[in-house]
Amino acid sequence: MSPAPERPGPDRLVEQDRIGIDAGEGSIRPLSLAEFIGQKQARENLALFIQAARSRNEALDHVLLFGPPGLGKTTLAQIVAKEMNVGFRATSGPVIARAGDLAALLTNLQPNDVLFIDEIHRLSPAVEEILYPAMEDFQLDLIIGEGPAARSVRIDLPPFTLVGATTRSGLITRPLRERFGIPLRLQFYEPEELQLIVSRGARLLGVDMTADGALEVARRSRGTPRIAGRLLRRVRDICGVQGLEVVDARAADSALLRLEVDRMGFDSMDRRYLRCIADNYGGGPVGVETLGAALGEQRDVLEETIEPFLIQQGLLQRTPRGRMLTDTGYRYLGLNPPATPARQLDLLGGLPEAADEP
Ligand SMILES: Nc1ncnc2c1ncn2[C@@H]1O[C@H](COP(=O)(O)OP(=O)(O)OP(=O)(O)O)[C@@H](O)[C@H]1O
Ligand SMILES: [Mg+2]
Repeated sequence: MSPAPERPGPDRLVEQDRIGIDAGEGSIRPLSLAEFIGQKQARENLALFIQAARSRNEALDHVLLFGPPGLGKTTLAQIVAKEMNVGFRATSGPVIARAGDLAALLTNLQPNDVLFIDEIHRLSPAVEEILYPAMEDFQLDLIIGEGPAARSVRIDLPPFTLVGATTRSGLITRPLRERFGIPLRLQFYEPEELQLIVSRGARLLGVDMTADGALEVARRSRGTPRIAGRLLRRVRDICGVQGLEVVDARAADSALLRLEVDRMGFDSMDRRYLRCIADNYGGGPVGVETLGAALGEQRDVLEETIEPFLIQQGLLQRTPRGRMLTDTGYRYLGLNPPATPARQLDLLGGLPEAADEP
């Protein structure tokens, strides 16, 4: 008997990467709840509801996942289907242009399947209308034909689980939000959780990384697994080219500085953003549209990928009159915060972190 051909881990993983759903990241995506690190509350709730639904042999109630990009919404949606042992279909809000597109998706589901709709806040109102009875009663009300000949038909659907994901929970209409039985807010990860994620990723990628090396990458990943994965790959590349066999904290630190990720995890874009408010707008308040124009970035990019972490870290504040640098923000830039009474008043009027503006 010939021995099984040796297949070194990394090679296989590279192959998986190429065909992975999340190009370049597929290989370290956790596939079960047990493998999913962090988000303790969301994970425990999901585990419980999945167990209950399975024991009743029913579809899991609809799940709404919300939180900043890269925290694991798509990953969790896939895990829900795996743990429920049902099929998984994925689409996204902007892709479902007409009611008929949604009807086609829904009528093709098997009983208890998971339908994942990413960016669910971007569904058109007409499609959303169709979704309401589908979610609530597993029924589809369609209008067939036009003008006087139009008639409505009702189609029974198999029971299914809708998993919706959004980075902008504030933009979801109330009737839609209320039809999700299991709303789960994902939070930024703690460095210790990201350390586990980085260590696991390093193992899967065949990188020899010490625990403090993983912590160094973790600390600078803005609380976000996707960024942790990306930094891990770049650190691997840099250390590999330098011929380092083991990536420890020092090696990770110097690689990350080369990538312009500083010791707090902020990158050049964050610094440009903060600098712009400090230098051009006297520290704010300044509207997000104005900032977008000044930086040449879309408002959405600022709101979804740059601001949440700056706010969470206390460098930036959203106020009714616009964005403001906090004292911490000033000090991060090496500047002294101005102490004018008007500024203090504005800062006191800050909006809660989760608030989404219209
Ligand atoms: N808890 C976790 N443990 C390990 N890896 C994770 C975890 N959560 C996310 N990841 C990794 O981070 C990457 C991003 O996750 P995912 O695509 O699920 O984020 P998302 O919230 O759907 O982002 P977006 O809002 O941009 O769609 C994935 O490739 C996955 O490998
Ligand atoms: Mg996603």
